[in-house]
Amino acid sequence: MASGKFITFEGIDGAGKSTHIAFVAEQLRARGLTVVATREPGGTELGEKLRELLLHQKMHLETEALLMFASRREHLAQVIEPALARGDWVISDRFTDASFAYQGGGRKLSLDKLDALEQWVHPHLQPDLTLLFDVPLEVARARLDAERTPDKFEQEKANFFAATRAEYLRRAAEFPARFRIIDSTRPIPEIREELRGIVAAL
Ligand SMILES: Nc1ncnc2c1ncn2[C@@H]1O[C@H](COP(=O)(O)OP(=O)(O)OP(=O)(O)O)[C@@H](O)[C@H]1O
Ligand SMILES: Cc1cn([C@H]2C[C@H](O)[C@@H](COP(=O)(O)O)O2)c(=O)[nH]c1=O
Repeated sequence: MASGKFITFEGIDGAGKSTHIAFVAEQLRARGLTVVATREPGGTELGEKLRELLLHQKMHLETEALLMFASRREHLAQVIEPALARGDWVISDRFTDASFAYQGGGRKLSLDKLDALEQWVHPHLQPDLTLLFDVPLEVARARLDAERTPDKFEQEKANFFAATRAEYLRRAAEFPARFRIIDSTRPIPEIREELRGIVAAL
């Protein structure tokens, strides 16, 4: 059986990543592949309950990091690992890079603690490809402003998102074979053309 791949979408809130998930899934399905599209935090019944808490309840930053990884553990066990074992492709709207970017970069939780959680929860699995949708903070903020009531993270100040974006870019530089940085300031059709090329090469 052909083996499936694991693709993650990342970026600061409002960068535009979710806009492109259905398009990438469609490209893969057109090749006859079975695609599971999912998200974090969430992706399971328990994970979606944790998501509600994580996005709306104030908590200690370590509690936040632990709950992100608790949601991820369940997601891996119930959704991601079984899908990959079947040979399906998995697209996740965020994964562990988001914990490094938000809890590590944004909230300043020690990266050693996040490394330890990653080693505990998924010591061997890494995404095959991470698409990092990158935009300056003002662009992301303007896109969010046009949207719904902001959640706990979306209410954070500019310096939080500057640190979050910087940590995403640092990780992209640390793992260049896995990351593709997408300039998400461009018009949607232009981004889709780039994504079409990236997906075709997988
Ligand atoms: N390239 C683009 N140009 C202009 N507007 C865009 C672009 N990409 C997305 N948008 C718009 O920006 C808003 C946020 O996009 P989207 O929901 O995809 O962002 P996101 O990165 O997934 O955010 P979040 O993580 O907060 O869910 C939406 O209204 C979307 O239509
Ligand atoms: C996985 C993960 C997510 N977050 C944050 C990032 C976003 O602000 C929200 C999720 O909202 P989205 O609209 O679905 O992108 O959660 C985080 O802080 N840490 C994580 O590990």
